[in-house]
Order: sequence, then C-alpha cells, then structure tokens
Amino acid sequence: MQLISVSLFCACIITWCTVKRILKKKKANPDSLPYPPGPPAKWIIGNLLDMPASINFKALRSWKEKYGDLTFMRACGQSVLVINSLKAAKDLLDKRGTTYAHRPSLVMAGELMGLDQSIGLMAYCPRLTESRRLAHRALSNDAIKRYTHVFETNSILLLQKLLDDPSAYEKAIRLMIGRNILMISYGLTANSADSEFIADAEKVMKLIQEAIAPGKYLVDYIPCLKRLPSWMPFVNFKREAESYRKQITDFVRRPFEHVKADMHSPTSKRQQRGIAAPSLVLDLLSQDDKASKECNDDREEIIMWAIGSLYGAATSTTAATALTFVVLMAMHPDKQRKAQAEIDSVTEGLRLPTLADRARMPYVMAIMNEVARWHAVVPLGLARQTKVTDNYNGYYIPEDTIVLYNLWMIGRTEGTSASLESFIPERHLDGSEALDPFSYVFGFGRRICPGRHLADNALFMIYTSILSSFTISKKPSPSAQNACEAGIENPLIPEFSKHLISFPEHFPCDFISRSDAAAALIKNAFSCNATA
Ligand code: HEM
Repeated sequence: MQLISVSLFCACIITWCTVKRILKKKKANPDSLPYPPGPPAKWIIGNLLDMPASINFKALRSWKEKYGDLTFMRACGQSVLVINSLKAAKDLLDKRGTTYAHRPSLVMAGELMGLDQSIGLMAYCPRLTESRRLAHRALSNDAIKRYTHVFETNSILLLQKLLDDPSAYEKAIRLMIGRNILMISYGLTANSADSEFIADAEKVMKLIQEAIAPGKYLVDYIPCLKRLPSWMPFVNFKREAESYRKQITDFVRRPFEHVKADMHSPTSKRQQRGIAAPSLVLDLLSQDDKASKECNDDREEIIMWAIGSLYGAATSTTAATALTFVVLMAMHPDKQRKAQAEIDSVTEGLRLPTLADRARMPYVMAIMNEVARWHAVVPLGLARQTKVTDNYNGYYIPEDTIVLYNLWMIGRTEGTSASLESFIPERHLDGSEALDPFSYVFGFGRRICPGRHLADNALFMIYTSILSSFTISKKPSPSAQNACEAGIENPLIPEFSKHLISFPEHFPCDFISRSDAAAALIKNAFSCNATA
C-alpha cells in the first residue's frame, strides 16, 4: 500500500513537472553555451536520483572531485547547480548579487504557514532589504557588545547545568543558545526566557522542520493544489497549515507585544513581568528611523518578523557547531589540554572567562576556526534561486535554477596544504596561510547570515567556559569497551546527521569537573560575576 502511494506520488510529480516544462516558454540560450558539467542524465527521469534530497557527504566530495567548481543536474524541468569552490561562490553569490539573491519558494512552509515573512525564506524584494537592514543594525559587531552580560550570565547557567547533569550536555547547550537569543531579542530575564518561551519556541521549531522536509507536502511540487477549498477530503494540508500559521504568528507576536506594552511601564513593573531592557526590539522600536521608507504600522510588522526570524536561524546552527566542538575535544585530548592551559594562564583559575579575554586566547580562537572549517554545519548552504539566465566561465545557467554551495567541501579542500581531513587548530595561528572559515561558513553576498557576530560571541563563551571548568572525554560504548579489553583498537568515529543543518549524532561524552576549585567557581559565580 505504502509502495503504491509512493509510486503515485512520484508519478504525479513527474507528470506535473513535465507538463509544466512543456507549457513553459523556453528561454533562449543565445550563444548555445553548454550546461556546467554534472552526472549523466538518465532517460525520462534525468538526474532525479542524483538530486540532493538530504546531505550525502560522499556525494559532496565526488561532485567536487569529478566536476570541479560547478556541478549541474536537471530533473523534471528543475535545474540544480552546486557550487564547489570559494572562488565560484564569491564570483556568483557575492559579485552577481541580485541574480542569485532569491530563495526557492516553499508553498506549504512559506505561503500557507506564513514563513515567507521571515528573513530566511522571504523572496528577494524591498521588504527583505528593509528587514535585513534592521537585522544588520541590531546585530552588528558594535550593537552586540551591549549584550555581553547575556552571554556571560548564560554561560554560567550552562556550567551549572553541566555540573548538575553532565550526561544532558546536548540539552544544556541548546537551552543556553535559546536563552541567549530570547534575552537579546526581547530583553527577557533568564527565568522568563525558560518558563514562558523556550518550550513554545522549540515546539514551533519542530513543526517548521517537519514542514520544510523535502517530499513532505505534495503542494510544494504541484502549487495549484493550494487553490482547493480546505473542506474537501484529502486537503488536510490546508487545515494543518492554518493551525501551524496561528502557532507561528503567536510565537512571533507574543514577546513582541510584551516589549511594546512595557516600553512605557516603570522599571519595577517591567521586572515583575520578566522583561528587562535593553533588547533588539526595544532598540529598533525606539529609534527614529529616517532611513525607513515604511509607514509606522508596516515598520512594526517588519521589526516583529525580522526579530522573530532569529530564534529559528540561530539555535540549530549554533548548537550544531558547539556540539561539533564537544566531539572534537573528546577526540583530541592534546588540543583540549593546550586550550585549557591557555585559558588558565589568563584567568589564573581564579575566575570564569569573559568576552574581554578573546584577544589573549589565540589558541582558543584557532580552535573556533578549525571547528567551523572541519565540519561546516550548513554543508550545502541555504538554497538560492536564479531569477534570470546567466553564464559563467563559458557555461549556461538557466533561470529558476536552484543554487546550493558546497561549504563542507570548501572547508575540506581550500586554503592550506596541511592535511584538511585532520583537526589541526595550529593551522590558524599567526603567520599561517589558512583561509578564515568565518569568511564562508555564514554564506555570501546579499543573503549572508546577519547573526554571525552573535554566533561568534556565543561560541567563544561556550568553548572557554566549558574548557575552564570541565575536561571532555569520550565514553567508550559497550562494544568499544569489549574490543579494548580484547586488545583491539576500536576508536569512536563521529557520525553527522544528513539534514540541512548537520549535527553530530549522539556521541557519548563525559564532562569531568577539573577540580573542586573549578566547581566552587561555578557554584559561587552569581555572588561575584553576575546576577541571573
Ligand atoms: C554558527 C552559527 C551559524 C551558522 C553556521 C550560520 C550559517 C548561515 C548560513 C550559511 C546562512 C545562509 C546564507 C546565504 O544564503 O548566503 C544563514 C542565514 C541566516 N542566518 Fe545564520 N548561521 C549561524 C548563526 C546564526 C545566528 C546566531 C542568527 C541570528 C541571531 C542567524 C540568523 C540568520 C538569518 C536570519 C539568516 C537568513 C538570511 C537571509 O536569508 O537573508 N544565524 N546562516
């Protein structure tokens, strides 16, 4: 039965796309240029089986090795271009900004659930430019300095969680990142960020992830289905979309209205309600914005969605990077000890690290770079789409081509001669020729990640706080333990998920407190460092 439905589903998609292709007026390829190289197309289905429905690290590698800078595929009237080199990514995504600045439209998640108002899924249009301008202003390197206390307070809370229950380290790290973003966006206190909003936020993120999974909704392939009335049988997706749309809008609107209502309340009342200025929303609402061309109501709506977009974009990406760090530290105790020695030399073991310590911790910064390079957590970037035809290096790129960029392979092939498969932070120390991974893991040009400075600060605090207080060591699985007892070498090799955002699969680690003094620093932190 399931097989019949899957076959029917595939048949519908292929028929629809073929009809669409026949009906669509073919755009000229005036110079009859060839398409970029790619896997050979099969009869009828073209490259359907080569298309990247999920991340396949072997394929990412072979595209670069076999086809060079560009890999091109085509199936059912849809072209997909994968950019495999930094030069080509910069040439196309940076220098030919507007041609490549669109995102593919998702009917279910975007149009029907309302996420096309969020920055990440919005089409390239004046409203996006305005939303990005506000997000950039709120999240610039300078603006983010106002939130130093948030990063530092939440790092202490993370350490306390790790001390209480080290085995729940994944949850503790994700919670800390979620708290950072909610406190910075809306000025919530740590407690109210937890109790009122984190659970809601995580629920909404789960339904969004499910809605954007490839193949989940037929309406994404046959958009005219959206015109069917929702009372019809089999039109469940419209009823689901309505309910999801309400949950998403509530999630974005509720904390925003909280801040608005509190803008004019006395401080004591604000604290009672769990709101503590400053915040990105408060900042943007209070600015007399001469550059904005929007009227007041529209401007408020734009601010609400621009800031409401950040939680989803921030949490999984930053958590995936921090968890990759945990795995790499467990696998490389020598690098971990070197970083701990550097941190101890700065803090003298008498206090916890702060953001002001950055300049004095070059080895930790080298670890940050190497983690980002070794496993780019958004391996194929966030898809773009061309809106006009283009040509590059003698190849023809049709309009409406979906464009992916192979960040994972850029990290594994470019910038230095030292073995790029190995984790070697030293390659980023002064005087080396290594490429700065922070110059590409956040994307390019007009859609470059606006949260990169925030991520950078959050990651520095996570790495230094953990290493100052704990030693991370890998816990052998029962099979590895048996092998070890039998004298067989059986190293733990981390696996990474194959999703748009790629996480290390659960990796059994121990977080061992470095000393009683280190544990005491955590327990007493709020009496000397900060107040939660
Ligand atoms: C290590 C952490 C992070 C990584 C690796 C990362 C990576 C990326 C990448 C690759 C893109 C696509 C850019 C493009 O299309 O060229 C992106 C977009 C985006 N990121 Fe991040 N990001 C991270 C953290 C954050 C944080 C902390 C925030 C918010 C505070 C954020 C907000 C966004 C938004 C709103 C977009 C959509 C931009 C647009 O479509 O115009 N990201 N990010």
